[in-house]
Amino acid sequence: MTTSTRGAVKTPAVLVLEDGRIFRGRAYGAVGETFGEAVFSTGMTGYQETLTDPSYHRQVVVMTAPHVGNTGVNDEDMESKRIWVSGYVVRDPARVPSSWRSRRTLDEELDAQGVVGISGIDTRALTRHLRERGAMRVGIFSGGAVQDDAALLARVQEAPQMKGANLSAEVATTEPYVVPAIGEKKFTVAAVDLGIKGMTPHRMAERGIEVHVLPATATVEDVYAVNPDGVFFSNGPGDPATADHPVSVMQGVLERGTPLFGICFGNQILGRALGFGTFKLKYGHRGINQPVQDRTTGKVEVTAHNHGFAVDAPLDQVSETPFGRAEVSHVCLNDNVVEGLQLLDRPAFSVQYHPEAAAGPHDAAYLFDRFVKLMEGQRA
Ligand SMILES: NC(=O)CC[C@H](N)C(=O)O
Repeated sequence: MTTSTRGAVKTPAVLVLEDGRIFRGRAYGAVGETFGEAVFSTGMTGYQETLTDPSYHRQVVVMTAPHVGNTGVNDEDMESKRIWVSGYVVRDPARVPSSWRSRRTLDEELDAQGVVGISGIDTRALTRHLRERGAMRVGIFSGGAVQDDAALLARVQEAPQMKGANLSAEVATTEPYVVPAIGEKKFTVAAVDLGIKGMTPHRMAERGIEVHVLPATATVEDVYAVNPDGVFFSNGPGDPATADHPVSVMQGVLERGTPLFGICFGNQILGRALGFGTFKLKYGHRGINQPVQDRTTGKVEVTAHNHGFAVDAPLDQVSETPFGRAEVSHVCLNDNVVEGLQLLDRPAFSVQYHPEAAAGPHDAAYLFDRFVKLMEGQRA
């Protein structure tokens, strides 16, 4: 086949980090150039869900698992309608996928969606570099995009930063839509889409919730127009410090005391709505085996993460906020980062990680049940 732009076999490619470190490999997926924030994910499975998670918009994902693409690409595991990562970095891509569900190779899929990648580089060395120096901007160049290294570095250094990026509107739905309850309908939830993953409304639908997914620009009036029993704020890309609009909508929901649940970006927005700050982590949490403790029960769960920012809230004291008392409900056992918040005087809570578990372990599924319980309490 000579018609594809796919660089699979021999086209050289170069990865340039903003601090001048350079890795040389081969093109993977589309040939061309791309820029983004270099981040690493430690998940050994679930690459299809990672690629299609809108929270990865503008990020170049480095896979620490050395062998990627083994199970090809299927038509069932997409978390949204397209791949969102801006670039993809792998050590040793599988050339022959093997799964009864596989429809095409990962290489073909990346090419078809115009996602520039690189393979054949030492992803372990790259990950150690990012862990020591922190997440930073990166460019991948192949084919006609390759120039001398100094010129490429200058272009990487001109690319936009993740800090200060306001990206939800670039990935969220522009039109509201409804995900019907599976079985008997028990509740209606308004879900503000800041970059929602497909599995999230599905997990709610499985519990008898009819989910009205609303654009990121939805107002408090839009939220209450669906007459919700509960309100949900989704995951999403970008810097939570820029999310002023969803913060003010959430404050409107907290004022009314409607049951509220947030995931990831939604947790950061709850943090801000309560008056806490957010900050950028050095290299973030991305993977599917992160240990988190639920401090309300003492139980430890193994969880899926994808976040580069975190909430700055005191771990060991109850905080007084404009919406009553709040506390840190969950904490990451690797580094003590805030992984969840709960209000003590209102029915509202959130987690920084991914209980929808796509991909990842299902330990945190109880959080959707907690949301249902809050809505039941509200009706009683
Ligand atoms: N998955 C998410 O919602 C990520 C939230 C935010 N963009 C972060 O990087 O921390």
